Amino acid sequence: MAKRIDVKDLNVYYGSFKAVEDVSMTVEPRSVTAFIGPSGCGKSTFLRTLNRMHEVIPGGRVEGSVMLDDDDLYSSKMDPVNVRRTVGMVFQRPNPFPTMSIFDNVAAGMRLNGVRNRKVLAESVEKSLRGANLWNEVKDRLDKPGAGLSGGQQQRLCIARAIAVEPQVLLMDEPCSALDPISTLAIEDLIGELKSSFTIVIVTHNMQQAARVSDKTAFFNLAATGKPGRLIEIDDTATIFSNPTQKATEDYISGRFG
Ligand SMILES: Nc1ncnc2c1ncn2[C@@H]1O[C@H](COP(=O)(O)OP(=O)(O)OP(=O)(O)O)[C@@H](O)[C@H]1O
Repeated sequence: MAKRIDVKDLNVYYGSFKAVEDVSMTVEPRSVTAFIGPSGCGKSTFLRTLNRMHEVIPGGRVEGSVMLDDDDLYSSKMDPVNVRRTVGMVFQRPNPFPTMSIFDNVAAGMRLNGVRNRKVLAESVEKSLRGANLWNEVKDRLDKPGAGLSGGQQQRLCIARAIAVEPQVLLMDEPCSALDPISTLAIEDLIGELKSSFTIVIVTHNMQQAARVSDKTAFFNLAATGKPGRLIEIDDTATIFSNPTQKATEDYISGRFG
């Protein structure tokens, strides 16, 4: 199920502003890749190109290619809605549908896909909530609003909602930045479990988190404000944190800038 992502020569624009320049990288299936780098270097922008969310922004466009196994995400034959079904996303702030119950939050994507059978929905909701390590905490109140959960529970609900439609890739944009340390650890453990089924890419400002959860780390940087962000290097996480090739990476991870 999990797919390989192959990015080649990608430039990303907001109107005439080139925000990210010339990125090529491969993300292996069933692995976790972390994007790190100083604010404004284009981590989130680049992440959003991996499921065509970038083009939802007015003026947003890309040059280059993003392949998901053998499928070119930006080919004219590709339906962006399908792309976003295949490549799910979890955002910085937990964003459950506020008026929906816990059950309906998780079932929403499946219902959009046309699943109506109550038993099928119930089984998938349970499986997804179990997958997100939330089932035991919510199984007795599935009909209560998702907005009534704690922040960490809401984020796990959003992860359950994302995995319920069985994506092949899961993109996470700073999924723990609004969470306390205990909830953060719960999400990090969960990421470790999810990678047996999904290809995971996570943007994080927290270098310890990158070191804890990821197999590969990609360091992005920008030469100056207003210049495009670039991928400086991507390697095994242990290598990036102990023996990076580039001086800029070493300076960043040792806290000399950023
Ligand atoms: N909607 C937008 N319209 C125009 N420019 C944008 C938009 N979103 C981001 N940018 C610009 O694109 C560049 C990259 O921003 P992006 O948010 O991707 O960086 P980032 O590395 O994720 O930053 P941070 O770590 O602060 O979240 C920045 O110069 C930013 O101002």
